[in-house]
Amino acid sequence: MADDDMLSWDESVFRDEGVLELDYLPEAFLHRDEQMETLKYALRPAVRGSRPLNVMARGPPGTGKTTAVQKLFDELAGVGGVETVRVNCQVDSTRYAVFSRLFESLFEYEPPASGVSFNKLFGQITNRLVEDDDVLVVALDDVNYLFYESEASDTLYSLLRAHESHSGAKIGVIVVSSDLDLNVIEELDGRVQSVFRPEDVYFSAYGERAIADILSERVERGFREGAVSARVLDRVAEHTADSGGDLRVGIDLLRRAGLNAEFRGSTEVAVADVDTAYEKAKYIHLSRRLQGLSESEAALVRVLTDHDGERAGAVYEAFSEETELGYTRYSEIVNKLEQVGVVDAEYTNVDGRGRSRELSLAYDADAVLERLEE
Ligand SMILES: Nc1ncnc2c1ncn2[C@@H]1O[C@H](COP(=O)(O)OP(=O)(O)OP(=O)(O)O)[C@@H](O)[C@H]1O
Repeated sequence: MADDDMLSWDESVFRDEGVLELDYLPEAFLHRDEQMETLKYALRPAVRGSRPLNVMARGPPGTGKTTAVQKLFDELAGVGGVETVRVNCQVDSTRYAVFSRLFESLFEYEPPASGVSFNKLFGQITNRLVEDDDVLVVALDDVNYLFYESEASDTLYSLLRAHESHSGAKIGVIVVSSDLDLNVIEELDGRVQSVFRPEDVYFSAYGERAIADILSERVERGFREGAVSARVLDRVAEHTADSGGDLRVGIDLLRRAGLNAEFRGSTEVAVADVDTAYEKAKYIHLSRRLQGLSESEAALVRVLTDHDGERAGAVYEAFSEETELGYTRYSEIVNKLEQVGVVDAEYTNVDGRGRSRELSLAYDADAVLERLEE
């Protein structure tokens, strides 16, 4: 690139790039009034010192579920007698890990790494709530991961019946799921179903107009005046809606398009900058899904980039050379990867030998490999 085409260090399309980070909590939260109303209604008893109603928030990825919870929890931070904790179940995917996180948040230090039984941990948490007369609101974000590890029923059972086993403990639960194929209630044990009758809050995918509306606020805060035209914004909204309405795609697209414009030495983003950026931004779901995988799960994905579409038995042979894990564990990992949406497992009939599964990646193998190395 010729020197004349370069922006000087203090020139930029951006005013505040931080607004385009994915963990930025937006000031305005448009198109979600109804969901916020229901959530507030359910949590209101906590403000009065009573156990809140439980909530089940569902909807496709990137539709504002986490943001809604975070906004409410921020508001409740100023209210005495209410403690709020958001647990990311992709990271903390067992009952013990969830309660360790609750402990850490309430006591402001981590529980001892070994030697504390679950019951002791649980007892310390509930004692602390009863002694201080606090109500605890727990958000189990991406709760689907507890189901993938078969930990959901035990975790919810402990939380929902805390007031029975520890008199005076008041805990409310918000479960958040972005896996629309998962029927949360049906998948729970009967003993949990009988105590879990949550308020339902549904976060539908944003349409193209809503996406443009929401993103125009980011453009205003994140970009210099005139850097992003209405036509460019519409293009971003169109791509975002096409890829399923996940706002993360739109935000990432804006940022990458801005960087592309800068690379061209321009202070204005062009439609072509958006189109080029889309090739990368559309894989943002994939990156998130891969980030949450354990080493052996990632190892299987890596093996599949070489054995895409082969039978489960053949894939296992290649996998066992890498990891030495047994077939049962292998099957569990296949199921988890299918639930997470990285792998498609289809049954096919094999002549005279009954049914067998064929495993294929749900994404382009090169795109997967590139992101596994990140
Ligand atoms: N109505 C909105 N206004 C402004 N920003 C929004 C809105 N909805 C979502 N966002 C932004 O989109 C991104 C994704 O939102 P969020 O994490 O809340 O989605 P989610 O439904 O919890 O997704 P997942 O189910 O994948 O965890 C965040 O960066 C958030 O700031």
